[in-house]
Amino acid sequence: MVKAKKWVVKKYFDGVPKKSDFEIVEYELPSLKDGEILLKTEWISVDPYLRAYNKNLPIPYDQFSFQVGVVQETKNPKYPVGTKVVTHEGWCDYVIVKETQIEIGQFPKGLTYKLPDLQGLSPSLGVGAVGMPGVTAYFGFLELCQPKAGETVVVTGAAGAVGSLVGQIAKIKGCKVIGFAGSDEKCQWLEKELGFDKALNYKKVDAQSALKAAAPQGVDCYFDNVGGELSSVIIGQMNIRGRVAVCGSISAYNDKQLPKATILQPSIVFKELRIEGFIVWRWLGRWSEGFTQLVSWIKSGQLKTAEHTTVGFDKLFDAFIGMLAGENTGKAVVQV
Ligand SMILES: NC(=O)C1=CN([C@@H]2O[C@H](COP(=O)(O)OP(=O)(O)OC[C@H]3O[C@@H](n4cnc5c(N)ncnc54)[C@H](OP(=O)(O)O)[C@@H]3O)[C@@H](O)[C@H]2O)C=CC1
Ligand SMILES: CCCCCCC/C=C/C=O
Repeated sequence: MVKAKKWVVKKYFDGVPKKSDFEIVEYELPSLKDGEILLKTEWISVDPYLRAYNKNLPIPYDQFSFQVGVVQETKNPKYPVGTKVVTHEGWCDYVIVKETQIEIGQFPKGLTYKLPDLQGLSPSLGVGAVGMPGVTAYFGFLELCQPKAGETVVVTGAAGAVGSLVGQIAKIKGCKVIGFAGSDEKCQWLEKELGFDKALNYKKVDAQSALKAAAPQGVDCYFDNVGGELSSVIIGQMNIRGRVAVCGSISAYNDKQLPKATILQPSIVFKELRIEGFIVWRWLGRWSEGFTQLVSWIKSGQLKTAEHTTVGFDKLFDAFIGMLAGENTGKAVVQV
């Protein structure tokens, strides 16, 4: 019998999540049935959607998220012992799963697939740049923004998992890239290491005038990770037929009431903007295509990845709260 541990959400979050909203539960796993595999978790992801989807599920619920595990025991010949596997089973140290595909449109439970061929890169990328955040950047940006060489792209949450990839993909496509992030160190990293043309600390600058100075010719594409007034300012400086990919609104995830921001309709109408929200599982059938391209860009040095690693299963909550507070540069991951 294997003893397993999991984090269970027992109370809905009220503002910033509290450790007392969770409980660590220990339990014994049953024997494997045909088709099943036992995974030992190696890497667990902490992401903003864990906060955003909190009220969508009945409590108590097992904290969902992506993880990379290794097969310890198997009753599925497709998954021999030692195979690395990505699942959406969440904050648990051992888990029994079957290979499954979610149905698009449902809340994602039960997604299990073999870790893509990372050509020697760290398996942790399976929950980051070659995982859900990677394909969010890849498909969300390329499909919805349709960037063209020479265009000006703005990305918020620019030093995070998704934003840092979006900005670099925009550079690969020949665009001018401006990022907004929450510290001077992050901005320096974006400009000096990742090749952003300009990075602005949204906590310090006047966004309206700083963006005007950085993009006097206006903005063609905006990848929106944060929402709120910053997004209204950026959308207000877009060019005719600009494209906005609305990926998230982390600036408001912990707010008890949705904040007010400047209305967008005048810009949308007079600039004929296209603004589209998305959830990355829209492209689930094409994730492997995205993974192949992302690995190739990383291996060729065109795409740099950074990780903010916390060590220890017991530290999952701290890693989660730290990510929401902006402690991470690149992808926030937990090594179990
Ligand atoms: N639509 C989809 O399918 C998906 C959407 N998402 C969304 O993409 C966005 C980025 O996710 P991800 O890259 O995983 O996370 P990040 O790695 O970017 O981590 C979250 C970051 O958000 C920033 N942040 C926190 N509070 C605020 C605030 N009040 N205003 C502005 N920024 C803030 C912090 O950086 P800083 O120091 O810069 O403040 C923090 O590091 C989120 O909105 C998420 O919900 C992610 C995956 C899929
Ligand atoms: C197949 C599982 C996909 C999880 C998608 C997470 C989407 C995040 C949305 C907002 O943050």
